[in-house]
Amino acid sequence: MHEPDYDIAGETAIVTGASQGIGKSIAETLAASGANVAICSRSIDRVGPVAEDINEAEDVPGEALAVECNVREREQVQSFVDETVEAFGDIDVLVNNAGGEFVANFEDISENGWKTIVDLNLHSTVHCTQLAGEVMREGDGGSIVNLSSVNGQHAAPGESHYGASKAAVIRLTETLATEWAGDGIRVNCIAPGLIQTPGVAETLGIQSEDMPSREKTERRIGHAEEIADAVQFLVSPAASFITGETLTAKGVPRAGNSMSQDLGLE
Ligand SMILES: CCCCCCCCC/C=C/C(=O)SCCNC(=O)CCNC(=O)[C@H](O)C(C)(C)COP(=O)(O)OP(=O)(O)OC[C@H]1O[C@@H](n2cnc3c(N)ncnc32)[C@H](O)[C@@H]1OP(=O)(O)O
Ligand SMILES: NC(=O)C1=CN([C@@H]2O[C@H](COP(=O)(O)OP(=O)(O)OC[C@H]3O[C@@H](n4cnc5c(N)ncnc54)[C@H](OP(=O)(O)O)[C@@H]3O)[C@@H](O)[C@H]2O)C=CC1
Repeated sequence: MHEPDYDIAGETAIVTGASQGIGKSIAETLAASGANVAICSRSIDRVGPVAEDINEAEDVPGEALAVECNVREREQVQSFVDETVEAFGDIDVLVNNAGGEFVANFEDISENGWKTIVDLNLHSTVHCTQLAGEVMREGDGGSIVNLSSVNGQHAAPGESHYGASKAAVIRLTETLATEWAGDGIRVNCIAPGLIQTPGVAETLGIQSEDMPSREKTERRIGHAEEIADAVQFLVSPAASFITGETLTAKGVPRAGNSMSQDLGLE
């Protein structure tokens, strides 16, 4: 009988922006599945403890390496990739998770403000994908997952810079999936709806204690683990025939931008 193969034990995964929120949960999930994870954030004081917790957990087979790396800086990304290969020998999985935004109307976004968000969400993904992708293409191929957003799929007020950058990530995903299929590299994207993270708590003031459980099926804010589980599936052999796709994870089969609808913005 056929059984789905979710096994990624022994693989090496890079996860960017893993000091908190969705990236931290992805790192913990992949490590629990047996992958060695190389994780980064702009501060070793923030990302270091995440790696320590993974390495100290007795029931987590994967190892973790923490590196201070601002993914907006290409040279720092190159060092991060080099340190990963030195520590673990290869790169099989890349999760471009680091990203962020501020909410502002288009007319209130300065040139630097626009560039900051496009740099953070799009150009950082380009840096990591080109530099880690080089290792993957010279090796045995692998799997890349990019974090987009429902704001990259559907418009919302105050999200012009973020939405444009996250929409570009979707098209980059689709294009690379065609270009790198011959190298044995699958490239997919996840578009989350509203997920409870420290970044969202800061932006919207939603606190963790307000969180409904995963079992609840009616409309609710999502858990970081629900995105991590989707990443684990996409990078596993069970998803071997899936590439160039954007998996929307928003908890409700509703057309349009679930996030801005729930926030009462449209
Ligand atoms: C769906 C419906 C909606 C509701 C949507 C609700 C959100 C839910 C979806 C969540 C998506 C997420 O990604 S949640 C994750 C959120 N987490 C993060 O964003 C964490 C990472 N964030 C950051 O590092 C910062 O917030 C970020 C601004 C992006 C980068 O910081 P930096 O220190 O590099 O940049 P700064 O120097 O502070 O600012 C750079 C420029 O941006 C401008 N800038 C900064 N904040 C600004 C602001 N609020 N309004 C205008 N302009 C701003 C500054 O004035 C600067 O321009 P000048 O003055 O011209 O120089
Ligand atoms: N939460 C949500 O509702 C949604 C989130 N997303 C996307 O999911 C991803 C994760 O979001 P979320 O977990 O909420 O975000 P958080 O703000 O909670 O966490 C962001 C993480 O990225 C790191 N980071 C930020 N900037 C950089 C940088 N320049 N270089 C390296 N690391 C960086 C932060 O670490 P540090 O500060 O230590 O550098 C932190 O670990 C983002 O791409 C976001 O756009 C998409 C849709 C919805």
